[in-house]
Amino acid sequence: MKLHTLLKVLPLIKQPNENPEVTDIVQDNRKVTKGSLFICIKGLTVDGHTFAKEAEEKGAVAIVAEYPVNVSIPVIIVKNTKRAMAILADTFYDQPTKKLHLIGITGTNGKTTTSHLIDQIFRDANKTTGLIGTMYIKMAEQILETKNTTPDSMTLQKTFKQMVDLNVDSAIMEVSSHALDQGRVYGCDYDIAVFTNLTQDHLDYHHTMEEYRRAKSLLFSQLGNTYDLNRPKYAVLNTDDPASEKIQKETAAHIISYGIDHEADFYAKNIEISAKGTTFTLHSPEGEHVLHIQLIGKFSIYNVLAAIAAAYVSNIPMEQIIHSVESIKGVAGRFELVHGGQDFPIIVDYSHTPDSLENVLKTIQHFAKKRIFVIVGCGGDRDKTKRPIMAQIACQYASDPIFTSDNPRSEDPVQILKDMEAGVVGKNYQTIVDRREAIFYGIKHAKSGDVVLIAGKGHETYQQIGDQILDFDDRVVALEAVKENG
Ligand SMILES: CC(=O)N[C@H]1[C@@H](OP(=O)(O)OP(=O)(O)OC[C@H]2O[C@@H](n3ccc(=O)[nH]c3=O)[C@H](O)[C@@H]2O)O[C@H](CO)[C@@H](O)[C@@H]1O[C@H](C)C(=O)N[C@@H](C)C(=O)N[C@H](CCC(=O)O)C(=O)O
Ligand SMILES: Nc1ncnc2c1ncn2[C@@H]1O[C@H](COP(=O)(O)OP(=O)(O)OP(=O)(O)O)[C@@H](O)[C@H]1O
Ligand SMILES: N[C@H](CCC[C@H](N)C(=O)O)C(=O)O
Ligand SMILES: [Mg+2]
Repeated sequence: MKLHTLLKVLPLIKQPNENPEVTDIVQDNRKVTKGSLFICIKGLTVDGHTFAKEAEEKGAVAIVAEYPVNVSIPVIIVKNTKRAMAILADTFYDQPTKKLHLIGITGTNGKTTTSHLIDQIFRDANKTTGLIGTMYIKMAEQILETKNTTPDSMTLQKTFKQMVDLNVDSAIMEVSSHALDQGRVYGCDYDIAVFTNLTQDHLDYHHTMEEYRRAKSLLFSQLGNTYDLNRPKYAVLNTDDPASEKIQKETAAHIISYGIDHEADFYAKNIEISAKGTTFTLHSPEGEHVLHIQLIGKFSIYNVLAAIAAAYVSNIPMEQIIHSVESIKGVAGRFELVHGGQDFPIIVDYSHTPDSLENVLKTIQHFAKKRIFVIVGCGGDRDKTKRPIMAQIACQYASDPIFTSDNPRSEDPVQILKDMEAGVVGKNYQTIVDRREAIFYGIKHAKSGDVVLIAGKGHETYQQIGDQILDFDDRVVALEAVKENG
């Protein structure tokens, strides 16, 4: 695409004299190739403007910046390069989200699970889907690794374009609060926005719960503002979460509600939870249905209801939806059972927030006959205020809490454990810094009738200590521990 054609979408800018062909748009000088347009982003760690010269040397044909930089190629000055990047990426890839049925899911917990449920329902209904989230980017049958739950706008639009080229018709994505705050999803034309819940996390970044809620609600306030019969916009909201009330006021989209404690368009009653699955009566615009799902816990019902609502307003028949949700076994690292022949359940779960830890432990209390071991830590370089709360929850609901390291990142693992311990009165817990040793300790002491929960890392296959990324998979380590105890 010619530079002038591309730049037409930016308001109030002066077109440069040169009009080179732009072959790519990049925000990382290490990815610049001949013909790239380089966008300088002022990040939280470094200022991308300092890489402009290197980008030129690698073959960039123009630079988009917030202030002048010392290069001899054209420099286009804009007020906000992050916003410009989203607009340029959307244009460069020919507005791919307009060609997709796009569903965005936000909320503190349940995004990955709900997105996988929707993906499965859609695939069972013979749709070709794309999935973007914490675990990976999946399109048609390809799986790509990701760094962020929601990629930057450039990567995101490029991914959507690839999806369009692969004949994907429906894209389902997790939208993190960081992404909403940083404008990574500007330009995405969502059809459906789903809200799971809002509880404490990421206060290191958002500072207050109100700021965190405001970031989440951007997905809904930016959701269309039209009533187009051919492309209706829906906000799927959890009526049991108080944050939904404000979100509802901030969107012009049709409101579709789901819940358990309050009546809603889609709600569940007569809930029975066991170690094998969950049964409930679904009330929906199609009447009542009794569902037997293989996912466990009240929190799982919320995810299932959100997925059912999103699929239903996407015109998938109810019978088909029910068949799919009943056949889904689970999502990797979410309440995943480790089968090593031991006579007590071992559960690996991605609970790394106070609310998710409490939900999972409450669910385990439904079926644990004797002791509950929980092996749990808190990530470094993340919200420190959740540490004492998670420790207190572990001690409240489990008989045998073992505090250990999650991903300490740049922080001192021992200090993270001290931050956790500050939340506990008395000492009914152990601290074992080494996660492997902690898992081995819990499994060695568990007996028939007990349950072992290994929380916080779920599907992760690494542990980040300092700058080192080491191979580490809770499921594999648990199996090794079971084997050793033979
Ligand atoms: C706090 C945060 O959100 N940081 C994100 C942010 O990084 P940053 O602002 O520090 O960027 P930076 O490193 O200062 O770089 C600034 C600019 O210089 C460029 N650069 C940088 C270095 C260089 O050598 N050359 C170069 O050109 C960069 O490409 C960038 O354009 O922009 C980067 C590029 O888009 C993101 O990858 C990065 O996510 C980091 C890895 C991160 O840990 N983010 C977490 C907190 C996050 O976003 N999490 C949510 C999920 C949370 C949840 O669901 O629970 C997510 O969506 O992943
Ligand atoms: N609806 C829910 N409400 C509360 N807790 C939940 C819910 N769904 C899942 N959880 C808990 O949260 C954990 C993470 O779930 P999931 O990965 O689906 O959430 P997420 O929002 O994608 O998280 P992340 O922001 O880390 O990507 C699960 O392992 C489970 O313990
Ligand atoms: N998306 C979350 C994942 C946390 C997972 C946990 N294992 C940790 O490392 O803190 C975050 O980046 O805060
Ligand atoms: Mg996720």
